[in-house]
Amino acid sequence: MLRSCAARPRTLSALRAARGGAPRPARDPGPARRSFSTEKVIHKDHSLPNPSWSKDLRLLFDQFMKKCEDGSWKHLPSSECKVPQRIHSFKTYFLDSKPVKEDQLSQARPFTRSYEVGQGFEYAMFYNEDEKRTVCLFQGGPYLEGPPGFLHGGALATMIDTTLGVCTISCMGLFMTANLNINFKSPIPLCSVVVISSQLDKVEGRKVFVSCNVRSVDEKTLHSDATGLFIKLDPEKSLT
Ligand SMILES: CCCCCC/C=C\CCCCCCCC(=O)SCCNC(=O)CCNC(=O)[C@H](O)C(C)(C)COP(=O)(O)OP(=O)(O)OC[C@H]1O[C@@H](n2cnc3c(N)ncnc32)[C@H](O)[C@@H]1OP(=O)(O)O
Repeated sequence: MLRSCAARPRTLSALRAARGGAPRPARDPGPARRSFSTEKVIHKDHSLPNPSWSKDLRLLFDQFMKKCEDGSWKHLPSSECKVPQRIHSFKTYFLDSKPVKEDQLSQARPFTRSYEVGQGFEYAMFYNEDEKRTVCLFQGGPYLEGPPGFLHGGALATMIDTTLGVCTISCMGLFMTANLNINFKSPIPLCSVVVISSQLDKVEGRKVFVSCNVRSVDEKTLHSDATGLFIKLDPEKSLT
């Protein structure tokens, strides 16, 4: 059963504190040991079916969940994990970075999860580790309109960036988009479902080259193709 995470302890430290135990003291493990936070966050998974999902999206989701049964594919949960937690994790890695002021954090949230259910980005992602591929099943809601009746190109760019980013991060760790090239070949009707299929093509030092295509559910229409360059973040360099 899905439960809202509001008013519930979100991290192991918060759980300890709620039970009367002392929170674990923060300490710097040193540059070689710093990593993305491993604290378990309790949150709602937005990448599971909801009433706004069309029949196409549900069918595709079920097909991919079936592919997960033998372990070759993994469903990637998508949390409403608030940015403070993400920034905290980011800061653990980049101790000098000050991306936003503390008092602005309470309003921050992941861009693709910032719309009401069904109005914006509805999607689920699946990852195949052996093939270094990530697939995103995406339904763009009515608030993402560009040309009348069609999806905004920037909304598609967002989902392409996110899919390529997840593909890179799943395979390789902390990266940022340095370059994104998108060919828009055929407009996407608003509220329809598309499949974004991405793959890791090449790794050169800190540079990771990824690519994807965006197709209709019946695979007959190629809506877009894109390439991306992601750069592994260097903990010795400040981001700001
Ligand atoms: C991202 C972490 C999120 C954590 C949370 C995870 C949760 C969910 C995942 C969701 C996925 C979301 C994905 C969304 C990703 C984004 O939108 S990121 C935001 C947009 N991107 C940025 O703001 C990046 C801004 N740029 C930078 O910060 C820096 O330029 C950089 C970090 C990309 C690289 O800087 P630096 O580390 O100093 O590297 P350099 O020394 O400059 O370059 C290294 C090599 O790369 C080559 N290079 C760099 N940029 C480019 C480019 N634009 N085009 C081509 N090549 C580039 C550069 O030449 C160097 O090459 P050589 O080593 O000399 O061969």
